[in-house]
Amino acid sequence: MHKLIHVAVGAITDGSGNILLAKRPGHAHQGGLWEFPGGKVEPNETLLQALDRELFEELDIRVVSAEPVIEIIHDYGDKTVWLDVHWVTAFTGTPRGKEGQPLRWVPVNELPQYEFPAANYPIVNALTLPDKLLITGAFNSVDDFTGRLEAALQQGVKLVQLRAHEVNDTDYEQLAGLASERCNLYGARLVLNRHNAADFLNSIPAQGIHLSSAALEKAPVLPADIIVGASCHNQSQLQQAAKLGAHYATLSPVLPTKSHPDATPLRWNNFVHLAKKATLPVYALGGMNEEHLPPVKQKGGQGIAGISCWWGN
Ligand SMILES: Nc1nc2c([nH]c(=O)n2[C@H]2C[C@H](O)[C@@H](COP(=O)(O)OP(=O)(O)OP(=O)(O)O)O2)c(=O)[nH]1
Repeated sequence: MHKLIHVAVGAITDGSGNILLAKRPGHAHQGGLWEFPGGKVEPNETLLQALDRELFEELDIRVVSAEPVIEIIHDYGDKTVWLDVHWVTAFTGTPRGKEGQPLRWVPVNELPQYEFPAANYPIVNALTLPDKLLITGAFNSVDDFTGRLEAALQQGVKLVQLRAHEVNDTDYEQLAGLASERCNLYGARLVLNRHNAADFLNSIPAQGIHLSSAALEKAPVLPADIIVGASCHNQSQLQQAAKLGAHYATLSPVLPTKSHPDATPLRWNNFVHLAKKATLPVYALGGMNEEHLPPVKQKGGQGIAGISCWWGN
């Protein structure tokens, strides 16, 4: 690997769901592609100092507040970049392309339509995925299932993984249909966790699939244009998920959890270490509750995933 080039990158938001993109000059590395504004961290500069300086030099704005999104290390062959990405949630000034670069405010959900340098695709996934991932748990009846799901959606869950290994395919399809309707109502996305999940996408308008760690290790060819998540428990599974092009991973168990009482928890320091090294967004799973969300995001995790925190007991 070449020497790492540390780059401060800003996902600048306007408070209305848009993110600012700039076009890289044609002659530059990765020229002609869209980028999130930023630039190299100088020696003796902190990341946030570099971000503020770069955005002032390029856009004439000053950073007021910034929160970590994700860190991506990518080897382009001719150089290796370490993109350290922060949401810029408040700034002073009005962005203008001081270097003549075209700028465009883009709704977050339209980011996947833009052509970026290869390192940016996991960043786009991190920016477009939410911070709470519900995994469905046990239920007594279909009404109980929909009631629990609705309660979770009312708590702001925007990504739901339908996991119901105890039911047969017919019942799974029924639950998936109901879950899809409810998720649509709340603007949430649904991913199906089932050995034959991709087959259900023919009949159920879900947005993606979620692979178990066993399915991940069989190195499946991932369908295009859907969200793909993967259950990971260690670094090699995270690497495999990223290599296959998964959009996100869950990493578990972070803390002791009722659903997997025999598993040895990773604990926070290992979660942080592995999530930082991963080149895809990582949700902390296992023993999570809403209080864990701010520290997880502060340390560069995508958010929290869980059953009991939103599904009830
Ligand atoms: N700013 C930015 N750089 C990115 C993104 N994606 C990506 O691969 N890169 C790469 C391209 C470059 O190799 C490196 C950033 O270098 P740069 O050329 O923008 O840095 P700089 O503003 O300090 O430029 P310079 O003074 O060296 O001309 O990171 C992105 O979204 N934003």
